[in-house]
Amino acid sequence: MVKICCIGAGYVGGPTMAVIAIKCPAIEVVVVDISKPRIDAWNSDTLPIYEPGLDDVVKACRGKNLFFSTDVEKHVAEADIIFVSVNTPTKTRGLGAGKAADLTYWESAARMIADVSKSDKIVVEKSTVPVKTAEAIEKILTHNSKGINYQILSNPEFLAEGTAIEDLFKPDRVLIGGRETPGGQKAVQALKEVYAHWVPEENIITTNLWSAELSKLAANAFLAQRISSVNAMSALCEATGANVSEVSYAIGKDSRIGPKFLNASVGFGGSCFQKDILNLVYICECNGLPEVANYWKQVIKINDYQKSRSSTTCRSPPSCLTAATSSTPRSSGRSASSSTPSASRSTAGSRTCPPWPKFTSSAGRIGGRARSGLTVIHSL
Ligand SMILES: NC(=O)c1ccc[n+]([C@@H]2O[C@H](COP(=O)([O-])OP(=O)(O)OC[C@H]3O[C@@H](n4cnc5c(N)ncnc54)[C@H](O)[C@@H]3O)[C@@H](O)[C@H]2O)c1
Ligand SMILES: O=c1ccn([C@@H]2O[C@H](COP(=O)(O)OP(=O)(O)O[C@H]3O[C@H](CO)[C@@H](O)[C@H](O)[C@H]3O)[C@@H](O)[C@H]2O)c(=O)[nH]1
Repeated sequence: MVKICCIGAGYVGGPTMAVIAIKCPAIEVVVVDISKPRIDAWNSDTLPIYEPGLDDVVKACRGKNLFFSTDVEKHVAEADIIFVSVNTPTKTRGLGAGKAADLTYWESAARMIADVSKSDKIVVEKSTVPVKTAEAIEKILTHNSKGINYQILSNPEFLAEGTAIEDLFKPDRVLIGGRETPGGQKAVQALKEVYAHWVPEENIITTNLWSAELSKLAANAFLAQRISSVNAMSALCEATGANVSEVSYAIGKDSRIGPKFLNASVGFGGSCFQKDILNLVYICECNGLPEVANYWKQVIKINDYQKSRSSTTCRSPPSCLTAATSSTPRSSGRSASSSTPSASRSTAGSRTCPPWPKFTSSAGRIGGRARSGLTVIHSL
């Protein structure tokens, strides 16, 4: 039996592993975390995060081929494939503070893997990391490898909060990057076989390591750029009498542009866009590409501009803020006891800030989107 261990029982690790477990009954999946309360919650009736469909998936396979444990070292030692899905927030101190990704958690996980492993491992980067992270991780793992062969893969996650299970069941694509060596390609194939249990082969993209790592940051940057573009346009709409919803609809009908991610809003929130673009900007700067760095920085600048406009154009800020502060994506998504997406949706609908364009979510992903949008107000 293939054994998978995932380090990090968070928003990505928990749901992703639950879906692998339900789709691959012959694989044993253990999700480990240093946080006992988090693991206790995964083992309880009240999961640490709320996502539509997640409870049913966990209940169907927990105790059969899906386990949650704090015995990190034991399960890492026993695993064939180790996913690392730890948090990679923006650095607050040291070189690159305020921009670069903080890889402390990742490095500590890698050191632990190197310490406890006694057999060959495939180590999968599930966390969002800067391009070339695999090179640094490889050095940590092989520093004193005791003859163990490590293959590092990049397999970034594209799920959005609010639609995690739907996104995992039917991903637009699964991306797997590996070394272009026979060992690297064998590892890519092994991970591909896991996803092939439910993802059509044409939707599993394999690339080199660096392309996979960079594609995750690029995807978020492109998505956020669309939002900043439409938000910038909303300012011009207000100045000219055009209606931003009508403009979005009209341009989204162009099949080359497409209708998604064109909703003007109070600025994007969520846990990833800002940190991932900052990270991208930092990487560009480090690679001597200031023009490219400035280009992506502008996406954040427009977002800040939109956030500041939203606080000044609201005629009745207190009522907007009162409604919004009842829900944030982290708390409503991450705790089953917090408000549900539908509760957040009705809160979003109750905003009364003309002439500010009312946020309207695109069909099918309304929960996550509406809820995430509210955080921006909350954080003002
Ligand atoms: N949240 C999302 O919607 C989303 C989507 C795609 C990608 N990502 C990326 O996935 C990664 C994880 O995000 P998340 O939202 O799941 O984070 P999270 O904060 O919800 O979970 C991370 C978990 O890792 C655990 N952890 C940290 N260091 C550990 C260690 N050494 N050993 C064991 N456990 C450890 C923490 O205790 C925590 O429970 C990040 O890089 C993020 O950018 C997030
Ligand atoms: O037309 C739109 C669509 C979204 N948003 C806002 O954009 C933010 C992000 O929304 P969404 O993408 O739905 O949620 P996230 O959970 O932040 O997911 C993003 O970030 C994840 C973490 O990297 C990626 O995995 C996902 O693919 C990516 O969509 C929210 O504040 C939304 O309100 C808008 O303002 N207008």
